Amino acid sequence: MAAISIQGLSKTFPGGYRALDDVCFDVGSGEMIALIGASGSGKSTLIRHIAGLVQADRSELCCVAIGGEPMQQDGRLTPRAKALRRHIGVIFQQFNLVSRLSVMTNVLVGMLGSIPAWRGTLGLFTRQEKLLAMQALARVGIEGKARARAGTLSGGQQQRAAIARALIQGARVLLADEPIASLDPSSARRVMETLASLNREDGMTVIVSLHQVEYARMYCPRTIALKAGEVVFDGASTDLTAARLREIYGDASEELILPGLTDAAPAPAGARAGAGAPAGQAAAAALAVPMRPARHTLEVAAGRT
Ligand SMILES: Nc1ncnc2c1ncn2[C@@H]1O[C@H](COP(=O)(O)OP(=O)(O)OP(=O)(O)O)[C@@H](O)[C@H]1O
Repeated sequence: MAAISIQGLSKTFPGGYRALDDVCFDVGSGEMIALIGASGSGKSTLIRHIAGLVQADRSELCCVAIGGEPMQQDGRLTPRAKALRRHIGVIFQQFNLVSRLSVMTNVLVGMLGSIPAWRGTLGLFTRQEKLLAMQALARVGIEGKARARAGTLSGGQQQRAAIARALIQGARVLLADEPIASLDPSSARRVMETLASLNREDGMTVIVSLHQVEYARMYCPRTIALKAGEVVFDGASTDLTAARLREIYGDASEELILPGLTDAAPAPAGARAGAGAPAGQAAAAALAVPMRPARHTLEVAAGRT
């Protein structure tokens, strides 16, 4: 059964702008997919629909289902939407942490949907819950920052704290909306490695929207490309060469390619379904990415499924 199934999804904003146009695709459980597209192509809008944060245009053909259960249908959220959202972690470009609170507290916020409201309001978390938060922080490699104020962390560390919050929520699907757009290359790689490791080792289904196709080729076996709200490519990331991108986007393809990309397309190295080592190493070399095995084991999500 598909982890995510999207049929006939269109979105027209007030004023008549059609941001998504009859989008259809399925995402298998445990896939890691890149969402690529020039600015304004509809990536964020699509992610927000999958997360159940926005309602699609009314149409009998429209359905967004999570794990086989409709989240929205005919342009309306279903009664199951709230429960289904608990399985979906959403990570945004701007980390969405509360700067003045500790990293630990920010991560524990991920539990608010599963504990009594009064405890959440008073910030009363059990020892076990705090232990899970520490495990989640260890999983993303920043357990040493648990007591620091979130605002003092680097951008990449804040992004990893946001991933830890999604982990503690018990999410089995991770939607990351341009999670590396504000980061320097080294922090970007660490965040992508973290996402790939959760996908590879824990079977987390991941959709990550990206501005640069090299990261898609490096970490995601499959890429879906959008142009003006339409799916214009859905296939192996390695097939999305610079030439193919130019064919699809014309001059706008330049914003999707790091300078110096050649068409000797490397295979994705980081993720579950595409561990082609030699080609992956070529990609790593192209991006100056240090190839190293993931160090952590996921205790948190495993204990909460
Ligand atoms: N609330 C809204 N009201 C009206 N138009 C909107 C709204 N949200 C998005 N749009 C428009 O829909 C289109 C798609 O926007 P979206 O943010 O999904 O693109 P994107 O691919 O994520 O772009 P970027 O890479 O620049 O973040 C854009 O033209 C945008 O201006």
